[in-house]
Amino acid sequence: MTVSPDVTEPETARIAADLHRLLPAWLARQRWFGGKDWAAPEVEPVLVETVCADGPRLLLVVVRTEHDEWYQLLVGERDAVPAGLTGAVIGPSGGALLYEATGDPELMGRLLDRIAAGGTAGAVEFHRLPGADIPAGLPAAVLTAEQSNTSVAFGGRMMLKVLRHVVPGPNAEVEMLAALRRAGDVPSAAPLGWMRTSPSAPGGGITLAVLQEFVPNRGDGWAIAVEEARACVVGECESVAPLGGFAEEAHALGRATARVHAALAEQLETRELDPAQVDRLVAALTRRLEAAVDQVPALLPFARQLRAVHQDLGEVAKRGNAPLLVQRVHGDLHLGQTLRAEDGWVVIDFEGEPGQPEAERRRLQPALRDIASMLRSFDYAAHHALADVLGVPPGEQSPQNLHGTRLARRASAWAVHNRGAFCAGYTAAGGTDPRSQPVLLRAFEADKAVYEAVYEAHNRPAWLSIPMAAVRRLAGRHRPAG
Ligand SMILES: Nc1ncnc2c1ncn2[C@@H]1O[C@H](COP(=O)(O)OP(=O)(O)O)[C@@H](O)[C@H]1O
Ligand SMILES: O=P(O)(O)O[C@H]1O[C@H](CO)[C@@H](O[C@H]2O[C@H](CO)[C@@H](O)[C@H](O)[C@H]2O)[C@H](O)[C@H]1O
Repeated sequence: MTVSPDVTEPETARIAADLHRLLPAWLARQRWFGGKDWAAPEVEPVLVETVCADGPRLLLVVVRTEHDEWYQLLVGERDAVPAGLTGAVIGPSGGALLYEATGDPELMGRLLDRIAAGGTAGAVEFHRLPGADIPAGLPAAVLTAEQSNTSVAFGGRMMLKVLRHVVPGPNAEVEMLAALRRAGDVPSAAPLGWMRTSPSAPGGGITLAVLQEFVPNRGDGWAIAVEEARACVVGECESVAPLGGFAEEAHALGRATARVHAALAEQLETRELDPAQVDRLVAALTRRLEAAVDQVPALLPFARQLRAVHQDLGEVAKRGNAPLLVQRVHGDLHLGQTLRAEDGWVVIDFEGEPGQPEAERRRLQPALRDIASMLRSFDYAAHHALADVLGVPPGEQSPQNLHGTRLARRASAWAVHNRGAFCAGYTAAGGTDPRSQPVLLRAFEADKAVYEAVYEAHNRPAWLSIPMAAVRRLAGRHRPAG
């Protein structure tokens, strides 16, 4: 393997060679690295660029795996790593230590200054959106939330999302956040800038990080929903409201989602699908199912019925009174993608499903796809709360346990109630009532559950039973659309 010809500076070339040796073992331990099945994946650094050299060095590194997946790292170099960063050490190089730098406030502060100033460092470009306020000197702190990328907050004012699994092409999130801002009065964070590789760099222009406004909040939708669901599962919410107070929040989430969809439709492209395009949509769902079955054999017994569910979608979409509309959508909407700000819900993370090619993330889709995805999340929250109360992971719960069954009924009632409240909110804010399109909704929910089965099989096998229960339910009650 060869190190990128872009590495010309001797110090950077030495670090690139050391990273080539050190990274396989280190990457295999990172949550955001997709090749978890390998003890020491083969990775080739395709870009190693020093982006800050005045003080401890900061390098931008892009590696390519043997499966042609590309990942980004920010690497610091110091004689001794700052306190609290010993776990970030990648290894020794030239008498100093290389370490993952997102947890280093000094280096992150300097990176922010580079974005604020604009310009380039070798093959790396820094962009500040016109008019964006990017104050210097704010304390940087890496977020510890479980996420696909790594986010660094600056003094509760800004947040830099360092993308991990990077793909060539313009970044959907920058484009979508800018569109939502233009629409005005939409619950989303303002974009401030971004960092990318130049079009002539390996990969031909990759977005590396997105800087946006930090939204002060009292938690994300997932944490709040699970807590509420838990209270209902143990029977604590019955005296106040039979299924708990979250329904009001679920209604507000539905309203926020409708506003996001309306703004995306107004600011970016939207169009009607003709019958041939509907057929292509159905074919794409079925291809995704088949690829999923290859990875998760437990899906195989449901494949025939799920294909029929896709066919139903096609028939209903072609013979409906109105053509099926498609537009830019969020792409991976779930409770964890929402923040409860003081005055309501804010939707975040407009990157689409992690791992999808950029063209796929930008493809116009029925808005119902996002709704189906969020409805799945209520189901997840209920199952998670139940697992928490029973002290047994979702995959190990026994249906014979009567106590468990009673609690499971409450969990399921909570999910149904809040799914309904979300749909009602979506409709109240001007969106088409999702419940008026049950065949389409079922197909998209089934598609999301299949995606989740693959996600869980790779990331959290103990949770696989959650999407599998949905697959069973959605495939099982299949009746030909009539
Ligand atoms: N604009 C923001 N303001 C405040 N916190 C945010 C913002 N965007 C994201 N976060 C926090 O960072 C976490 C991860 O962000 P997210 O965009 O979902 O990353 P990922 O794509 O890696 O999943 C969120 O769960 C949230 O807690
Ligand atoms: O937030 P990400 O962009 O990293 O999305 C991925 O990870 C999510 C889990 O963190 C995953 O979401 C699934 O689990 C959630 C609970 O943890 C649940 O609320 C979602 O409904 C469920 O899909 C998401 O699918 C994946 O793309």
